[in-house]
Amino acid sequence: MKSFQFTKMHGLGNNYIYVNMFEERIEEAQLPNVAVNVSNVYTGIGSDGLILICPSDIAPVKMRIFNNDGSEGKNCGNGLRCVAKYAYEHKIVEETEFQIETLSGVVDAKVVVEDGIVTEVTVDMGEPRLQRSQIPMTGDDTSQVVAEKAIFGGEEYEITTVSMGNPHVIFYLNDIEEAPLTTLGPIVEKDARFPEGVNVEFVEVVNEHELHFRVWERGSGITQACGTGACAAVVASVLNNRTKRNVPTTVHLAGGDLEITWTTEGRVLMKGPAEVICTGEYYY
Ligand SMILES: N[C@H](CCC[C@H](N)C(=O)O)C(=O)O
Repeated sequence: MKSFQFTKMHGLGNNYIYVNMFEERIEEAQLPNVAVNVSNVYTGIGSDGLILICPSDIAPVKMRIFNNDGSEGKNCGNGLRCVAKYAYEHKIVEETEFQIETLSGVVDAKVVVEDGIVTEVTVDMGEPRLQRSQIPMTGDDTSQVVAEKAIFGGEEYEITTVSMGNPHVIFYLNDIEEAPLTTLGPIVEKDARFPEGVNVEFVEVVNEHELHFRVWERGSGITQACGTGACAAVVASVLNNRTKRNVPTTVHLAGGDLEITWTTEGRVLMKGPAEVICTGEYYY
């Protein structure tokens, strides 16, 4: 029987099982199954997936994220804030500003510390990728997808797509409580026009600096929050002239609020909390 130490953390209720791979070892081939099994609320710990806090050759720390279906994601905004918190509090880093490597590039993190505890994290998520081929989405690979008509499940919608290193498609509606998460979410997630799948977001615009947001995540289904999705929603809203560039925008997710800014320099800043739930030993 093998085991590893874990820390369960969440960003606005988007919770993962974190493993410090500076100290633990899990066979690479077992990672997808471990992600599925730890995420199971009946026979495992219960989470949206597994996140590994790893050594890196190009940054002080590297994040790898696995959804609860075992698929490996390329980025995770809520995960990055929790990794930043863990790295600072466990002295993997000594500074309050440091870089984190992800599968979609290196990001800059900045932690706010009170009595040795990280209470808030800002991550510069870098520039959004907007070309269709960068999402990726099938079709004319040089164009952007902004308010483009598309049919899903026999109904016509307008979609906007943004990549934050991982793929997102945004639907606008008038009442966030009517978001068709469980009906439209899974259909769009696996649609063939998104060869790598897609995270599906529903947005209600409150005003030029405030959105309501719900998400059906690729590989995890409904989650309480999606950091990369919130970034994508703000970028999409600027592209659709519904919010403003360089204005801190409050995104109300099911689990709480994030402050997202798409700066005039082109980078997306995400600010929000990261919290520890528990620690323990997992046997497998
Ligand atoms: N489901 C995502 C990964 C997790 C992203 C989300 N939890 C976040 O906070 O950004 C994907 O497969 O692209």
